[in-house]
Amino acid sequence: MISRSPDLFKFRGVVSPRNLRSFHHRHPPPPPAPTMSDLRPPEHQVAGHRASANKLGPLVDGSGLFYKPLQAGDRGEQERAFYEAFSAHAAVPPRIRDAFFPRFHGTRLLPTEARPGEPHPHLVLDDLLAGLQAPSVADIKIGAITWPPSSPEPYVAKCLAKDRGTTSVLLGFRVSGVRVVAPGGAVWRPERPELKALGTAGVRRVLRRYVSSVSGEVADCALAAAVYGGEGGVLSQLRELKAWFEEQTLFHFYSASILLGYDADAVSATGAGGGVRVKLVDFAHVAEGDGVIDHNFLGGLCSLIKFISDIVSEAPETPPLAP
Ligand SMILES: O=P(O)(O)O[C@@H]1[C@@H](OP(=O)(O)O)[C@H](OP(=O)(O)O)[C@H](O)[C@H](OP(=O)(O)O)[C@H]1OP(=O)(O)O
Ligand SMILES: Nc1ncnc2c1ncn2[C@@H]1O[C@H](COP(=O)(O)OP(=O)(O)O)[C@@H](O)[C@H]1O
Repeated sequence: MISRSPDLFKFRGVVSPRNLRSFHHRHPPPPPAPTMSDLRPPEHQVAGHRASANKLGPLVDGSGLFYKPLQAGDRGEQERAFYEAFSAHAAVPPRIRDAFFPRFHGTRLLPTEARPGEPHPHLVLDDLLAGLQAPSVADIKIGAITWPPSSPEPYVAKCLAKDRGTTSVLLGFRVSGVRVVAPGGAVWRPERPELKALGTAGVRRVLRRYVSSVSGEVADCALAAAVYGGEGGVLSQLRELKAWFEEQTLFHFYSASILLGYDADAVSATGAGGGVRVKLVDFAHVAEGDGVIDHNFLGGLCSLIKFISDIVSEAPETPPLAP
């Protein structure tokens, strides 16, 4: 039997009335449901399942919310159960919840193009890229293995093949999606097969290109100091997240991603990286931690930190300002 049921997250004695009151205080009811004409696939989505005429996928309506359809099988319920447990869990430091996770506003039935006349339940989350004028985004799937140990064999085999075929097994992470906006607005967005084929050198190249101000093949790393380094930059946020993962034994985040986001226009114009976002997404395969640290996620996180800190050490210290 698969143990990935929503019961997994009925943690013993953690949801007290006080927690729930604080949960509801932090999670006021969302505004009225959007209609089909308000909803569209997010322009800056870089990985995962995409909404189309015959497939469910995330939607946005410009209100600062991100609607992720509950996925088929037990996966959608599993992700909902994670958000519910995590949002009210007394042992999760509020700073970690607020800094690194999208806020969860419950679920909502929404009309979709893929299933006309059949509203589908969606998780209502904060849109993590809201407010960025020119978002440069990277989705980095963390962990050498991406399947919870309780998964059925065919699923393990499918994931293992992907983990071995990409850099997951070797590096403890893989780049699942990326878009980089150059000054002037040109967007570099490699296709999925190109990303899947990356080896170690390719991953390093993509992580350098993510903080480069040129649109050609050359990576100048001009924005590395502002985006990756410095106070509030990616590295300092990843290190704060790592400190929590060194302690937390509540959850094991299989197949979750770190989503990086920054405003390419703002960073190029000011040379400062204020507002760089480091968030976790995709919790359809989270398992209970059972008092054991999430060494799979932690290992991948350490590896990513090393890649990024190497780029910062090699990069120019002060980024050139846009003319
Ligand atoms: O559906 P597929 O085969 O495209 O695989 C999805 C992956 O796409 P890709 O490896 O790029 O082809 C997809 O990968 P990305 O997020 O796009 O890297 C996810 O791994 C997804 O799993 P889940 O959303 O975590 O449950 C994967 O879904 P499942 O394989 O778990 O259904
Ligand atoms: N809360 C969010 N805000 C903004 N973008 C998001 C959010 N969650 C996910 N995304 C975008 O959607 C993509 C897929 O999300 P994910 O949860 O991984 O879906 P899937 O389960 O289909 O893989 C991410 O790579 C990111 O671009």
